[in-house]
Amino acid sequence: MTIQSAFQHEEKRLEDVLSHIRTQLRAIGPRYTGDDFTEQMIDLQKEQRRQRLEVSHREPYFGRLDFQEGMKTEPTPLYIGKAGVAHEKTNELLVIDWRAPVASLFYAFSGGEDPVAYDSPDGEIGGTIHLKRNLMVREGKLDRLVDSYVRGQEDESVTDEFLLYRLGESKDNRLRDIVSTIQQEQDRIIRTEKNKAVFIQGVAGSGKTTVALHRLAFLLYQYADRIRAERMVIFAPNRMFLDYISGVLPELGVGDIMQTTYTEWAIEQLQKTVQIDESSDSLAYWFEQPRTREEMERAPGRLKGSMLFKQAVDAKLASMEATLLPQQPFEPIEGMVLTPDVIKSWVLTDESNEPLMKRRTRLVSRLKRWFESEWKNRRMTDSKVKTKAGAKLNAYSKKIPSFTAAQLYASLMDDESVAAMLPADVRTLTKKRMKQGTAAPEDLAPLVYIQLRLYGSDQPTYDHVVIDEAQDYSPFQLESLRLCQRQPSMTVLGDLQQGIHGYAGIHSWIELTALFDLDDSGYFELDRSYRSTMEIIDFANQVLRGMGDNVKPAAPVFRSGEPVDVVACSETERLSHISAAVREWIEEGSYRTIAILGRTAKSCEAIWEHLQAEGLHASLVRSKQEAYGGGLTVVPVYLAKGLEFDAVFIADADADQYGPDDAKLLYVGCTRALHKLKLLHAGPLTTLIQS
Ligand SMILES: Nc1ncnc2c1ncn2[C@@H]1O[C@H](COP(=O)(O)OP(=O)(O)OP(=O)(O)O)[C@@H](O)[C@H]1O
Repeated sequence: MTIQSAFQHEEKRLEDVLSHIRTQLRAIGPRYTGDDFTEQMIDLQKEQRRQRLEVSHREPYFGRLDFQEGMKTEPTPLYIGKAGVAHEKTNELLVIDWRAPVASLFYAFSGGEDPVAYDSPDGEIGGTIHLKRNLMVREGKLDRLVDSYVRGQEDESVTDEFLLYRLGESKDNRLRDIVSTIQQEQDRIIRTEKNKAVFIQGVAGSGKTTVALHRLAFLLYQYADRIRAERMVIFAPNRMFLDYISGVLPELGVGDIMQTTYTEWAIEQLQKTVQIDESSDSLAYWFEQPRTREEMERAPGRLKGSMLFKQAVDAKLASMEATLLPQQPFEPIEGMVLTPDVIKSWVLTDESNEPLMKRRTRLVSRLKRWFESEWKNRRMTDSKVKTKAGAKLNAYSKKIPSFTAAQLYASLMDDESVAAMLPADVRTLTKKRMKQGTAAPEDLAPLVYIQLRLYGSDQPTYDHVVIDEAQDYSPFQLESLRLCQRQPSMTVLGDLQQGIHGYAGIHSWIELTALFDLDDSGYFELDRSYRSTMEIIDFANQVLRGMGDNVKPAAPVFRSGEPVDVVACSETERLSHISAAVREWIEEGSYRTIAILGRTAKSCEAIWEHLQAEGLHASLVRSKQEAYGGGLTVVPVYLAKGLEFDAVFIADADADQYGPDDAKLLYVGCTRALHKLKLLHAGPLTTLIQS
C-alpha cells in the first residue's frame, strides 16, 4: 500500500469512528436541571461521559498496531487513544484506551519479527506485530501518518521520526501529555504495580515529571475498584511548578488529585498551629551569595532531616510513652484504690500503634468510668465526697503527660543525643521558634512526624503519593509521608545531578530507598533526555563533568539544532546585549517561550527593569510565585528547576557567579532549553565551561 492510499484509508476509518462518537454524543441528551439527587448523580456521570467523548471527537486515537494473536490467521488493527470508545450497538472496541494491557505492546515494541506478548487479566497473550503506525489527528482531521514499522520491510527497527517531530515543536506555558510517544523505558515505569515505592533517577529532561503523571492516570485505570483520585497526592517544589504541570492530568481525563508542596501540606497537618518563620528564608540564604560545600554539609536541614535525628525523636516519643503509665496508685476516696498494675493492663491491651495522645484521652476516660462504677457499686451518695474525689481525679489525670507537637519538639532540643548532633545556637533558635509558633522548613518533617505519632490524622490515608524533585527531600520528610499510607504506594522521582538544595536534600538515593524493604520498592534510571537538542545536551554534559568523575551524562535523542552560543561582552554592555538578543529572538518568531536566567533574584530584577525600559514585556519570577505565564520570563536560575523554555539566555556565566561548586546550578540552567541556548559573560568565563 502506498502512503497516499494508506492516508485515504485512515481518513475513511477516522470519519467512521467520528460518526460513531457523534451518535453517542447525541444519545446522551440534554442536561438534567431538576432537584432530584439520584437524577443529578446520573447527570454528572453523563456529563463526564460527554466530556470524554468530546475529547475523543477531537483526537480519537494516535496509533495503530496490527497484532496477530496466537493461532489467528490474520492480524487485527488496534487503534489506541487517550480513552476507549466502543461501538454503541455491538460493543466492539473502536478505540483502545492507552492504559489497557494490550496497548502496552504499542509502547514496548522495538521492531523485529520475533513473537511478542502482553499480560492480560486472563494470562499472557502472545502473537506477532505486523504494523506500527503513528497517526496525528487534530480537531478531527488526519494531519500526519508515519509508519514506524512494517513487517517484511528490510528496515525492521522502529524509527523515531514521529517522536522527533513531536520534540521539535515549540512549547507553551504548560507541560503536556505524551501518550502518543511514550518510550519503552518510560512505559515500564508507568505500568509498575501499585504497591511499591518506585524511585526514579532520571537525567534532566528524561520525562520524570511527565511519566509520574501518566503513572497516576494508569493506576486509576488499572485499579479503578481500589483507589480513588481524591486519595492521591502530588508533592511539587512550589506553586508555580504545580501551575505548570496542571494541564497534564485533565488532558488524560483525570481530575481531583490533590496537588501541594511539602510546606503547605505540613502546615495543614499541624492544623496551622505553626507558620514558617519568614526570617528563615533558605532560598535567599543559600542562593543570593556564594556558599561552600562544607556549609551545606553542616546545614541544620541535613542534620534535622537525617534518620539519626529521627532516632532521637523516636527515643523521645518512647520515653514519653513510658511516662503515660502512672507509677502511683489512684485513690480518690480512702480504700477505693486503683493500682498502677491494673492501669498498665488497660493501656497495654489498647492498640499499641494508636497515637499516644489518643491513648492518653482513652485512659483518662477510663479512669473516670472506673470511678463512676466504683461509686455506684459502693452505693455512695455524699455529693461533697464526690466533688473532692472529682478534684483528685483531675489532679491525677493531669500528671499523665500531655504535649503538643511543638512542646515535645522544643523539649527534645535539651536531650543529650540532640545536643551532640546540633550546635547550641541552632537548638536555642529552634526552641525560640517553637514558643513563637513558627518553624524553619527543616523543622516541619519532625514536627509532622511527632504530630502524627501523638494525635494521628483525621484525614484518610493516601492510596498513592507522588514526590517530584525528590532529591530535595530528606529521609525524615519521606518518613512523615509514609505514616500517611497503609502500605507503600509511591512514585518518587528526581535527579541527584540537579540537587541544588543539598543543604536539605539527599546526596545519594540510598538515603531514601533504605527506608523500604526491597520487596516493597523498585528503582529505575532514565538516561535519555527528550527535552533538548543534541547540541544543548552535549554542552550541559560538559558542565556536568564539573561535578566530578561520578556523573551520568544524558543521552540525547538524535535531534540536531543550533550550536550553543557563549558570548563575551563588557560589564556596561551586559544589559543592552541581553535586550538586543532577546528582541532578535522575538522578531525571529520561532520561540513561544523565552527565559532569561540570572544567578540571583537581585540580578534578575535589574534585567527585568532594563527590559521594561526597553519596551520588552517580560514577567519576573519571584520565590513565592503562584503561576507561570509563558512568553518572555526573567527567572533566577534556582527557581527555574522543573520548567522548560524554547530558548534560554543565561545572563551571567561569569567565573564569579558560577564557582567550581555551582556545577549543579549551571547544569539546571542549561538543561531548561529545548531548542536554543545562549550564555553571556562579562568577566572571565566560569571554569565549568571549557571555552
Ligand atoms: N516520550 C516522550 N515523548 C515526547 N516528549 C517527551 C517524552 N518524554 C519526555 N518528553 C518531553 O521532554 C520534556 C521533559 O519532560 P519532563 O519535564 O517530564 O522531564 P524531567 O525529567 O522531569 O525534567 P527535569 O528533571 O529537567 O525537570 C517535556 O517537554 C516532555 O514533554
